[in-house]
Amino acid sequence: MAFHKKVIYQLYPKSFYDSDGDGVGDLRGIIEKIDYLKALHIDMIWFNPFFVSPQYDNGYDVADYRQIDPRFGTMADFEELAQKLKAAGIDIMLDMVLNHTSTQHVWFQKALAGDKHYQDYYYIRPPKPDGSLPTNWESKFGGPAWAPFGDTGNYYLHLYERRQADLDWHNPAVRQEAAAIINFWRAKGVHGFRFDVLNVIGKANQLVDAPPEVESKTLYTDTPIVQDYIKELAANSFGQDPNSVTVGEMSSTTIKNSIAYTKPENHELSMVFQFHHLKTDYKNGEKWSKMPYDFKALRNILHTWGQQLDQGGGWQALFWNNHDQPRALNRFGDVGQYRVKSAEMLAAAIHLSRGTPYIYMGEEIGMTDPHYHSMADYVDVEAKNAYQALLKAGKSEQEAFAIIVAKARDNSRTPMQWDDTANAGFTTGTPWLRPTNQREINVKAELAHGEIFRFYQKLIALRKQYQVISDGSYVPFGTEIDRLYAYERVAGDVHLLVLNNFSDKAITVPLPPRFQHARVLITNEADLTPTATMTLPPYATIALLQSDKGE
Ligand SMILES: O=P(O)(O)OC[C@H]1O[C@H](O[C@H]2O[C@H](CO)[C@@H](O)[C@H](O)[C@H]2O)[C@H](O)[C@@H](O)[C@@H]1O
Repeated sequence: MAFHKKVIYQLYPKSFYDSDGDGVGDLRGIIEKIDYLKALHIDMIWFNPFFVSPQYDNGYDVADYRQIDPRFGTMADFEELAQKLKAAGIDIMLDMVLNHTSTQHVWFQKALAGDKHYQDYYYIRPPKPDGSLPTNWESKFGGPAWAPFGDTGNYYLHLYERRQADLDWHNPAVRQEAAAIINFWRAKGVHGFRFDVLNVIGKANQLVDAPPEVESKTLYTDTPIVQDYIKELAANSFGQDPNSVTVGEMSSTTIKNSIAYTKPENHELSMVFQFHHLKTDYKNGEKWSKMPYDFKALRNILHTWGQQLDQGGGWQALFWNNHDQPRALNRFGDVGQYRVKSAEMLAAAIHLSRGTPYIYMGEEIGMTDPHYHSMADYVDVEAKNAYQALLKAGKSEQEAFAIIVAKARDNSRTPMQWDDTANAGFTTGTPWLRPTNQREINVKAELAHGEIFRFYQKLIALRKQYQVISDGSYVPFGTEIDRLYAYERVAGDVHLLVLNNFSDKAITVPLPPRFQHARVLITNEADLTPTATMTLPPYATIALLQSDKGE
């Protein structure tokens, strides 16, 4: 599969580069930075949504899927960007938010005005006979999942923010609209599509209460009909393009379902995003909590998914960061003495693994969470709701704030740090979200004398060069050694052993004879070479290549 050799860069347009000084990143800003993106040798860019939106959820509340939001530019800007990226050898992946629309979308507005055709696009339900909400479901952003549908006395379903109304995919007209939107962008030369929370589109027609002790999400996540909808969507849109690359964001999914969504013979998706490894610092499974991550749980998830997707013929996206997650360096690495080493180790740990690696903007220069000191610095609706909920649950302001600092989505949404000036070279105006540590971490310094960017360049090149990286099997290694995340990749007679030290202490690793004289493919420690018993310095990574034919 061609996409096995690709590396995808995730770009959050609002925070990448502001060309007009309004404090918000834009498409012309991205055009100005194409040389930077080209230098990294990435194959495709996933853009977070830049469609017309009231921005209550930063663009995940789409009001018009076929227009560029004027905050970001015009369709002419998009076309110029697409053409210039193509010339640079970079494809585009667009973010399709098709589980819900903004309540400002014309479909919802027509539904509100009484148009029956469009009312059937959404889940609009009467209250229960006792006057309570149609079901007891919780919104993922806090509070009930139902809001009053105008003054009709009915309610509409919103699994996310109140102004994100869930579409009813049972309705064939909704599914046709979805395919038509994708085809609109395909006609503009787009080959890549990321589908937001795709595995929750299969809600039942009859919505019922979740029984006590059962989370409502289990009623609508990964239902069997999701696969039918994806197959149909593929057949009517992206599946007609042999060069398409698609990824489904799968909320709380399973390995079994992920294999089904991505097995080539099922004609559904190229790959899935799953999030289990990013929940290993959730206390009792609760996001809005604070806890150091559980290394054993993390390693177990990485191994189980790596090995079982391999055995089942499935494919996954490999990532540590995205626009919803705090920066991985703050969670799994070290933001002090070992920032550079741990950034490189985390990169190697996923780029040499089985799946398609994603780089979230700023990761390639080792960006970390901002240092904010007050709730006034945070803008995300989820963080604001969570802060209030934490106070309501009895946390002190200090405790609640510490949790927001650790978990807020704003952590990864701060502007790209281009230089060490007041606004990090992102804007000449007032940035919509404040950068804080651009003096220490910025592109200019990184390109001048850093090593993380170059390390990423090398990893990207290796994936293209070595089939054992793009297509080899995945076998866990060294699970008895604490803080070691290691795996072997095998393709024919070529073996690759990847060792990663997830700690600030040295660890020793006995090497199997096969690797004791192997070639060092990449490492972040200049003098590290294989020996019968290897000592891995703090946050070291090393990949050893051995071929029976002596490669
Ligand atoms: O944590 P999970 O239940 O496994 O879900 C994964 C992510 O889903 C949501 O993210 C996406 O949809 C949201 C609504 O459109 C949007 O706000 C977000 O930016 C999208 O990426 C959820 O908001 C994330 O927190 C989860 O990580």
